[in-house]
Amino acid sequence: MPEPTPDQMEIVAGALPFLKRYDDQIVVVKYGGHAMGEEGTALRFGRDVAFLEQVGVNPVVVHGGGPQINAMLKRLDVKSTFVQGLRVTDAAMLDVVEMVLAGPVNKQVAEAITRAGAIAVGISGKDGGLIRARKLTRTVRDPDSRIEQVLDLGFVGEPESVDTRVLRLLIGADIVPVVAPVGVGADGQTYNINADTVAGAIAGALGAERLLMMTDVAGVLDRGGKLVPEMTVAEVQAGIEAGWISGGMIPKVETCVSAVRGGVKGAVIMDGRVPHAVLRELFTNRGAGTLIRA
Ligand SMILES: Nc1ncnc2c1ncn2[C@@H]1O[C@H](COP(=O)(O)OP(=O)(O)O)[C@@H](O)[C@H]1O
Ligand SMILES: CC(=O)N[C@@H](CCC(=O)OP(=O)(O)O)C(=O)O
Repeated sequence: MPEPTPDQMEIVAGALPFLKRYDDQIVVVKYGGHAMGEEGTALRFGRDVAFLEQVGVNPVVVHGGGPQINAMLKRLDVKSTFVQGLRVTDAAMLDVVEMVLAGPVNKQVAEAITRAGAIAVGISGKDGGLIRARKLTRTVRDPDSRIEQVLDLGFVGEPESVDTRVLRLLIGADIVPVVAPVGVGADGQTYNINADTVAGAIAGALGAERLLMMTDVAGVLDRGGKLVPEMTVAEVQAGIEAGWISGGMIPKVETCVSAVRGGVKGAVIMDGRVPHAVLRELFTNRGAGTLIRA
């Protein structure tokens, strides 16, 4: 097992009060495709997750892989479109999405954690009946005619229910579950699900102590571009209505809000590229990113 880095040691030295708080608690970490960056970032992330496991926290990782899917589509010369931050997914696209997410990305993340000294097992939401999904329906309202239009995003799904048995088995055996955001419908249809949504659903179903959303911005930024360290659910809603929370940040904050409403103690949006971001958030007073509380 690799020696802890000086940074890790410094965080550990001040971590004792926090270790008690998180002892045996579940922390769900959403590791976004943008946060993965190059190989070095994934290895550092793996070391931090393995470290959590070693100090008695139960990490569960849900990963994304949007940029990795895009890279594969480029190689295949296939175009992709997004509506409200979600990839329109026809049958051929679904094959590529599942191949990339449940294949190399899932295995790379699990391997990085295992190489750092913990045991991680990569599964998709289809394994062990983990994520029962249904087709996602989205509507848009034309601002002029105010007519509502139903969008067809193809095989884009949303979690209908989460069966946590396979996760609890792995956690109970001190194995870190690494989940690819793919689900299956009652009829056996596979669905592509936004990874933020999957992380929120799993955190809620497990009653996680914390949900950490690792992206490639510092957190929620105010109109002046300054990090907002803490927000209530009401402040999040006001920010969306006022328009300064927009685009890809909307599903993220919405996921945090529903996780917090569903009983998760706190949800944080943070920059996964910052070294030891997970440890800084959990084990220091300064925290990192934006904490969303009930
Ligand atoms: N108030 C805000 N604070 C921070 N980012 C915001 C805000 N409003 C919109 N965004 C956008 O949301 C993006 C993060 O979402 P996204 O790209 O979907 O992340 P990921 O790929 O990690 O899931 C940021 O890069 C930024 O462009
Ligand atoms: C429906 C939908 O959009 N699914 C996403 C799943 C991956 C994902 O969410 O990856 P990031 O977290 O890296 O963005 C996609 O196809 O890209």
